[in-house]
Amino acid sequence: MDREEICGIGGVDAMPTLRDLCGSKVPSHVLDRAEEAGLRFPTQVQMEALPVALEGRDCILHAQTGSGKTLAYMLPILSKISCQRSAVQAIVVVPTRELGIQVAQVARLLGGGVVLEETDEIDTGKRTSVSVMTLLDGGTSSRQKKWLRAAPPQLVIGTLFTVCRMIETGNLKLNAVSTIVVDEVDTAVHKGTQILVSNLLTKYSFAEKRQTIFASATVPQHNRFIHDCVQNKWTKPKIVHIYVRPEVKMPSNLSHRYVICGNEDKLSVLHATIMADAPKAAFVFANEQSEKGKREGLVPRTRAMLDFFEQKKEEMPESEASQWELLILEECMNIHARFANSRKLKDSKFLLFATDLAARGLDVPEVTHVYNLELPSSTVAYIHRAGRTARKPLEDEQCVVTTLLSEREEFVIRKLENEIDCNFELVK
Ligand SMILES: Nc1ncnc2c1ncn2[C@@H]1O[C@H](COP(=O)(O)OP(=O)(O)OP(=O)(O)O)[C@@H](O)[C@H]1O
Repeated sequence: MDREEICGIGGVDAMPTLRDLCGSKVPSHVLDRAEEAGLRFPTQVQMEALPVALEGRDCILHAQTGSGKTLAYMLPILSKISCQRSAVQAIVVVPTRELGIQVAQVARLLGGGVVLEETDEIDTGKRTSVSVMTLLDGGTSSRQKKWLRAAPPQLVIGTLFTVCRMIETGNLKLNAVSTIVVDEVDTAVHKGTQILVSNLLTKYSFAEKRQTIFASATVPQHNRFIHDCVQNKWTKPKIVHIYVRPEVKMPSNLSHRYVICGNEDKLSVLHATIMADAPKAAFVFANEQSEKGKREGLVPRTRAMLDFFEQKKEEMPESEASQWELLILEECMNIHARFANSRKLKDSKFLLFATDLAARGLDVPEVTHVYNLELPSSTVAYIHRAGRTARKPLEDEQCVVTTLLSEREEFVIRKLENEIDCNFELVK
């Protein structure tokens, strides 16, 4: 197994632009659109990944949250797609429907094509630039199956389960696929879904005949993971690990706080803290519901928070209550409700109650505050939750992560301080 590890490179004299890095490999109209969207100079991970990925090399994009990994894999995809060819040429796999919608919007922005939602009419006569289809959890419409047969899109963005099902049923053909990306790859390769990843990468298609790109801010035991990729034939042996060491584990404009309270007081303490902060937009996390809790029919913590805040909202004067949009994202939600909620994320002052997986990778630049109703299950989970805020263009605005915990859990804060190299402030 031969691999290079490219770590953070030193300063460069003249900062190259994305156009310099992509040269003639990426269609000029794609780069024009990127510049129109303010994406002119590459981030660190793009600077290191683009030269490698544009050569068609298999690679792992391992860089912190908010560092621009989506663009780092989308530009190489768009460099190879032929708009004249009516065949699926690239697939991006994501862990959640919301992240899928977000990635599809980036593809639409850069590719200038059409992103046909499940409800759009299929008009094969109007093929412009890159056409993108989203195949997301919760079912695929007959329209999508008809579209896949009548005029296959060039790019499919979907959740692992739905993409594999469409392949198994013969609706999605991979014969023309030259690139497969697995975004947030660490969420895909755990025991529950590893077989689907293996099917996608070794049964339905073959590493030697495509480019494979993995992306995530956290690739636990990444040396072991790279070994497994090659052993499992998910990638070619010459996989390049683009590892951009976090200059600062956490953005300097992000502060970390914690509040000690009893479990029975958590919802009221959380509410009081958020009302005092009055954030414009905030994510409020709770841990995934345990199997025991599901069996006992307990209300998921995200739902309990929403119900509590809705009740408090009813007690507010109308003028104040109208300021708060209360949203929820959880895997078991009705698909249309999730879709409606995720659309609102761009519109107003909101509190989004979510679990780790539901919010993984979501890029909602307005978010200034993150709250943890309870300690995240791991440092990785903490990093991803904190990564929902202090993102571009908020790099100069003070953002805050607040965690609620009991007195006996305070030692975990000391552990977090060491692992992510930052100080936590106790809020009395
Ligand atoms: N070259 C660039 N210049 C300016 N902004 C950029 C650039 N590339 C990406 N961005 C912006 O940075 C934000 C984060 O990008 P993106 O979501 O791709 O990060 P990420 O590394 O995938 O984060 P996560 O690990 O949370 O998924 C987005 O709003 C995106 O528009």
